[in-house]
Amino acid sequence: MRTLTVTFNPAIDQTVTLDRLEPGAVHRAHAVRQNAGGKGVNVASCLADWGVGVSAYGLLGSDNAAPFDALFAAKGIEDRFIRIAGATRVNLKLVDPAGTTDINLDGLAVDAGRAEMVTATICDAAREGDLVVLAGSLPPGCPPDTYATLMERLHARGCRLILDTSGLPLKCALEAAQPPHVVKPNRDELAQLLGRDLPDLPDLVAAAGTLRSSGIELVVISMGEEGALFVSGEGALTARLAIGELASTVGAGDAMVAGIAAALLEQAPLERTARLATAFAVAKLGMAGPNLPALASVAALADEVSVTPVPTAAQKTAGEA
Ligand SMILES: Nc1ncnc2c1ncn2[C@@H]1O[C@H](COP(=O)(O)OP(=O)(O)O)[C@@H](O)[C@H]1O
Ligand SMILES: O=P(O)(O)OC[C@H]1O[C@](O)(COP(=O)(O)O)[C@@H](O)[C@@H]1O
Repeated sequence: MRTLTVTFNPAIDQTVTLDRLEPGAVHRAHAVRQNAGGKGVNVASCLADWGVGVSAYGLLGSDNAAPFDALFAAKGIEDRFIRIAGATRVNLKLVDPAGTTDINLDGLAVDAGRAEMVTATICDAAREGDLVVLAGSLPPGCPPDTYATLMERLHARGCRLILDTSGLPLKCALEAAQPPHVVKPNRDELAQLLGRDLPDLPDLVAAAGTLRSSGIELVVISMGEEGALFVSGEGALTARLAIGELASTVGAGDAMVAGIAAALLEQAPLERTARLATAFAVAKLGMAGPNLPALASVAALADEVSVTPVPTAAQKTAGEA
């Protein structure tokens, strides 16, 4: 099984560390750092660290592609990005002791033709059994049903699909004739999709059930420091792990998606999937960019993850009968 990632809207993440973020004030930065990012790029980077061969697809501005070129060369990621005129967006990540403030830009405007070029390139390469990770927002000008169209064509080729996006592209993708095999919204993204708050675990389990009823095999809802909920045909469970040293929260969700992909590649059962996904996310929190530490430490973290079974509606009904 080969692994492909798709990033229509990559980003250079510029992380600026401050004493304290105060709206309206003048700040002096302690430190500034840039790394190639965007959801599919981060997933590819973490998977490469785990030893998985990855091909990365998408659109990249040719004016500032150097950090991406360097990342792909350093990690042996096959670079299948289509270069377009202009500069890839630079997203600001403002870090202070209270946390990280993300300022994500729209991205380089494209037309439907460019999006179709990416779709055609992936579909030409994709083979039966390939795992394809579709991740991140869509840039301005890219039709909101871009993922829906791509998923339909990849399904026809017999690929397995993991989707991690938000807003209208997520809504369109989930209304498509062929749902993805896996989705990983965070709690807020799912609440926005469903148009209601999801404050408690039973709300999240019910929401995951709604998604699964449309044919999605595995629903993972990430909840920041509260861990994540994993729901599949095997049941439901929550997984969490306390973090050690925090280097950056940026890309934790992407690392989790990489862990889910790694678990799918080894055809892991639900508990192993939850352990690996959580270990990837927490391991990444200790790293500055979209990177994992040595394999042995990620594997050790997977053993430490607290996994708790959660009754689903179907199990409750069976118990009452
Ligand atoms: N402060 C934290 N403590 C422990 N785990 C965390 C923390 N922040 C993130 N994680 C882990 O990373 C995963 C993804 O983070 P989350 O913030 O939910 O994703 P996203 O970046 O997509 O919003 C969480 O499900 C959890 O496992
Ligand atoms: O494509 P989007 O939704 O605009 O998000 C892009 C941003 O998200 C990231 O991929 C990080 O995502 P997570 O923190 O959710 O894992 C950054 O690298 C990038 O700046």
